[in-house]
Amino acid sequence: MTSQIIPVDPFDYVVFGGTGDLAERKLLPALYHRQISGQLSEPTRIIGASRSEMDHDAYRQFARAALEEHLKQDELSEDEVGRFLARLYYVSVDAMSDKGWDDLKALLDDGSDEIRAFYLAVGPSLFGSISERIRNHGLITDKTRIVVEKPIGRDLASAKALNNTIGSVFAEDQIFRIDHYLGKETVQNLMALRFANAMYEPLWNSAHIDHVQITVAESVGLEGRAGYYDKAGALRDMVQNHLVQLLCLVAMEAPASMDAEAVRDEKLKVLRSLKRINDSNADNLTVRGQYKAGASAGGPAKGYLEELEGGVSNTETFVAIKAEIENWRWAGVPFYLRTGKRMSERMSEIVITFKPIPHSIFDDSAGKVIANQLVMRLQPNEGVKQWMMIKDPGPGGMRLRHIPLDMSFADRFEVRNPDAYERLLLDVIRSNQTLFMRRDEVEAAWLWVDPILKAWEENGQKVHPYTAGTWGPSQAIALIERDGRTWHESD
Ligand SMILES: NC(=O)C1=CN([C@@H]2O[C@H](COP(=O)(O)OP(=O)(O)OC[C@H]3O[C@@H](n4cnc5c(N)ncnc54)[C@H](OP(=O)(O)O)[C@@H]3O)[C@@H](O)[C@H]2O)C=CC1
Ligand SMILES: O=C1O[C@H](COP(=O)(O)O)[C@@H](O)[C@H](O)[C@H]1O
Repeated sequence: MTSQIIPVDPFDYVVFGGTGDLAERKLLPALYHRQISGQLSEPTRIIGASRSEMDHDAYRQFARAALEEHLKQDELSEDEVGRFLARLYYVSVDAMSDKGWDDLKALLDDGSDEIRAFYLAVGPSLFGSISERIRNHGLITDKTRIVVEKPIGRDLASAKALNNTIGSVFAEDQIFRIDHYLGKETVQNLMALRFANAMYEPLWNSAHIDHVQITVAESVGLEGRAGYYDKAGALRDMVQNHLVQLLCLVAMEAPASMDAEAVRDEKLKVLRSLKRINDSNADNLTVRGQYKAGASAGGPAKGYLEELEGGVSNTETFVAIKAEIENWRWAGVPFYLRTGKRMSERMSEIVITFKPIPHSIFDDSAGKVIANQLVMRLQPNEGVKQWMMIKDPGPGGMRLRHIPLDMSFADRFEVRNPDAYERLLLDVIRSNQTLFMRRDEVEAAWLWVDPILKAWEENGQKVHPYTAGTWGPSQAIALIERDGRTWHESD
């Protein structure tokens, strides 16, 4: 089975931070993939912009190396790579001064009347200055959009300030706030599962669902991002955006359509219904952890403090939270969230555990009746499993077994699973904001996160050590076991 490819209109993508890690690992490979899928129309151009001095050819060499390093050999053909590199341009621009901006304007004006997207793959401290310079140098046309990377601020006040600055230059429908989890195939599939099937909706509430688990586990550590990460920590880096967005997609009401405003309105209602966690309950509802040396998937792993090179730090690399949504659909259904670095394996999933049957007609010899579970595996091994009880085949009498209806996407579909950025980068060109965060969503998420941060600080909440290569501190296990439940084991 293959999917239909519809080319998008030609565009100029200006990537501020075009020489950075994100551009190298994600953006350039994603755009290359869209080219080989036949989705880029002529004369599409990609313009790298950062302070480093280099000409177009040197940037093309940088991009070639990036593709060679981050794509598989069989994805690279000399023809396609050559065609891709010919789209690339580079301008040396300083976000903090006017240096290079006239050159950028000349290059952009040299193109025809294309869609113009500015991708801010730079630190958030540069967002304001770049936005204002884009305006002051006359780079905004009626087909302009701006893409901003997370983190949008480090608390509600700074997020509002950033949103104000960007919003003073661009209208909300021109601003694309990326949360790359929303571009992941299985995350979008969550909406298909919920809203393109009749069977789940009647059960999708507190009468039938016991609890929900959302796990985003990484096996990697800091990956050279200590400067950013140590100031952020797992709550700001992952929970405020990715996990909270996943929770919204699980919990929201059916939107009127897939229209961006309709979907985002529903997510916003969920965010506004999240029960406050503050200094009175943070100790019971949240767990912080930090990894110490151990063994990761790739071999021996340093501890967080060693990765910081001798620093002293209380930054959490793991968080578990028992969240609750105070509305009619979800009252009393806990949403257990956990995320961490240097965990046992890279594994992200959403697990919906249904309530147990009200009464069993089977005697003990049949075995225990286990509650149904719907497991949506976001990565790796993307797919959906609906765990059910069935009779063990054979004449041996009624013996029950818990087995999954298994829909592994790799087995079912022949198409390559595209990286989230492939979808999102082109949604910007299509001007489709459904999978991007609206200003009020970002701020509502901070409104929930801020009191947790404050409580941690004021209560001096302990950061529990956990060994690299494990599932986090034992306190996270206790968080869910106190309620008579257990974390779903990866299968
Ligand atoms: N890397 C990742 O996986 C992810 C990153 N992000 C976010 O994306 C953004 C970029 O991250 P990342 O690529 O890792 O960062 P890097 O530090 O690797 O890259 C930063 C880029 O910004 C450029 N830059 C720095 N200062 C200026 C300036 N004054 N004017 C113009 N360009 C400048 C740098 O080039 P030069 O020095 O030549 O100017 C470089 O190209 C950050 O906001 C990050 O939080 C979000 C999710 C994942
Ligand atoms: O946004 C971020 O996400 C990555 C994890 O993304 P994934 O697509 O590899 O699951 C995380 O490593 C990083 O710290 C964070 O900033």
